[in-house]
Amino acid sequence: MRYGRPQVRSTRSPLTEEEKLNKPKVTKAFLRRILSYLLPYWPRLALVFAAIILSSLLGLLPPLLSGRIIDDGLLGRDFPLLVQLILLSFIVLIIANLINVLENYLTTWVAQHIIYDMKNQMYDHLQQMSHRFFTNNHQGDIITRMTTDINGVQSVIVGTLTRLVSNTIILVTTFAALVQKNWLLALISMIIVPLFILPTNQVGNRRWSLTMAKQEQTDASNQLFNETLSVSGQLLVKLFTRESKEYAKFEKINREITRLSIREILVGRWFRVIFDTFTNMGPMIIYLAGGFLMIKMGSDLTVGDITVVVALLGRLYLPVNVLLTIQVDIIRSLALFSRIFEYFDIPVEIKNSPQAIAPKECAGKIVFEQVSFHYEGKPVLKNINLTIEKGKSVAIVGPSGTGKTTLINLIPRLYDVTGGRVLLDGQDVRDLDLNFLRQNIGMVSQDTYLFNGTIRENLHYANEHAQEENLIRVCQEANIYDFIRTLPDGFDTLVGNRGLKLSGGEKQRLAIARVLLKDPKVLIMDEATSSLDSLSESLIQEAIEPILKGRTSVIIAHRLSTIMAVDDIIVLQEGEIVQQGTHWELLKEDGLYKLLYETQFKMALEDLEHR
Ligand SMILES: Nc1ncnc2c1ncn2[C@@H]1O[C@H](COP(=O)(O)OP(=O)(O)OP(=O)(O)O)[C@@H](O)[C@H]1O
Repeated sequence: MRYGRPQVRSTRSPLTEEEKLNKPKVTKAFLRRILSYLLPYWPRLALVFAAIILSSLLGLLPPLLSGRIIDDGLLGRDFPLLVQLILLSFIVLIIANLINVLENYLTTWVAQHIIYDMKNQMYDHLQQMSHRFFTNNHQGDIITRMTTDINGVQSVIVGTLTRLVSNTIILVTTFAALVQKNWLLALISMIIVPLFILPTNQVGNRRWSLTMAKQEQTDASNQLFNETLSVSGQLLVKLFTRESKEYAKFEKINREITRLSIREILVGRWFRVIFDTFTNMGPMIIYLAGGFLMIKMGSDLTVGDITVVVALLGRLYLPVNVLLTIQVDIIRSLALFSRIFEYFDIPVEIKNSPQAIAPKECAGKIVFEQVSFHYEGKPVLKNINLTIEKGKSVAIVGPSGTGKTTLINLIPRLYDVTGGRVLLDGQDVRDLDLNFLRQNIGMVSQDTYLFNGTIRENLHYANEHAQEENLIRVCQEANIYDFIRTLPDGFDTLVGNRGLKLSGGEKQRLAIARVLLKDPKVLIMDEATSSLDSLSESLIQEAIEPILKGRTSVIIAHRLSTIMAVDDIIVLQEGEIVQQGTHWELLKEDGLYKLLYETQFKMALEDLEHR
């Protein structure tokens, strides 16, 4: 899906081939589901329909009164009656307009409340989506569903639904009034209606193709904004001095959008000329036919009757035009609901089992029992057997892409195993309450994520009730407090977009402080590979020690000091554990560990020593 595409389009644009092919299947269940969103607001909706009917009926009165104004007031030379009739028309008009205001308020209120309900439901549903869902879907698509699609419901309720009802009522009541006045003139009034059908479709087609072309250009400009106006994008632009090239690219797209917008707005101007001419000709035809009946055929039609028919004509052509094209809007509205429901129907992959257990305490013993895992058929982990006793620490090492991150992601159930079991204190993690599980696990990822807020707010994310002294303690343990103290705003310093105002090392230490504040029984850490200056390196090293104390830790290790500090090391190769033991034990073996030590860890250590 393209970003930002308007979901409910103008009445005049017909359906595209793609839309025709993907028309939603309108089943009873589907309609009932849409209705279920309207139902809570039925008293207000009933009031809306009553208001529409009333204002349509009141709208008929002034044209009908115009007959009496002419026949009885003007031609009958009865001035008091003339004043009365005009006053009555005036009052009717005011009431009809006041009812319109009320109707508008009510429909907007109902539409916005349905949007409110749907957005809450969608956000709640998205929160339950798995890690896989967020890695597989475009962030832009998810946001489009949350915003553009759901906001489109406003036009469905305020536009399509009320337009359909009001125009049908106006058409039926006006035509009934016309027939009641004179059936022959009523039929003649309808003669020019077929003339609207063809041009309406053609103009619609033309406008639609222009809208599509413009949308493509708008998407391109959005893409350009996303890429070049983001922090990392702008950095790239600056460092490669691409400013003038990017400007030229944007200027070209912008020019095209301007050209297409002008054409889109002006398309159909000739049709409008013809439409206006014919609708203006309508009264002339009625005068001619009415005059013929009155003068030549001796009909008892009065001048007032003919004036009424002419006045009613104005109320006839507009609803005809709207109803001719409303089918397109209806299909689009249904498609909009169908797209929203599609998202609601994505099953929740990782959820609490009905008999989920939430033990009182968590000791922190972790066991992998014949665990295997594959991503959409691609095997990543094979027959992993591993026991980590409570309070012990394990480092996972291995070449890039061997499944280290995948392995640790199975513990907090970011993914579920495809074979075997992961146990926490003897319970399959799939049988544990998700909140219990994740509350007892702390994770420090390689790519530290901080919200664009203050240091304090980012720390409070782990424990919103943490007192100042606790913040200070964890920051001291994580070796970041001395830095925070040097900042003029201290804990209230803003960290910037994704924490970019902090250095890589500072961000990592803040992330460690955050996890210490959570104080989990199990700690999982993906050590950053990025090289840091020796001071940062040793500060982080010191920060890791308190983390290991008193909790079970699983660390994807890239530093020799971490490897030396843990109780056990696991060497992973192509998804299998190929070696296990302490640093000194593994060095004695002639295996992958020795190779990794020689090529990575030792070099990193020497590099550090030379700095
Ligand atoms: N969401 C995903 N969908 C499909 N394949 C994936 C996904 N995530 C990772 N993989 C693949 O699974 C394999 C293992 O990836 P994983 O991230 O677990 O490796 P790693 O050992 O942590 O690597 P590194 O040390 O480079 O971070 C890789 O081949 C990777 O391309």
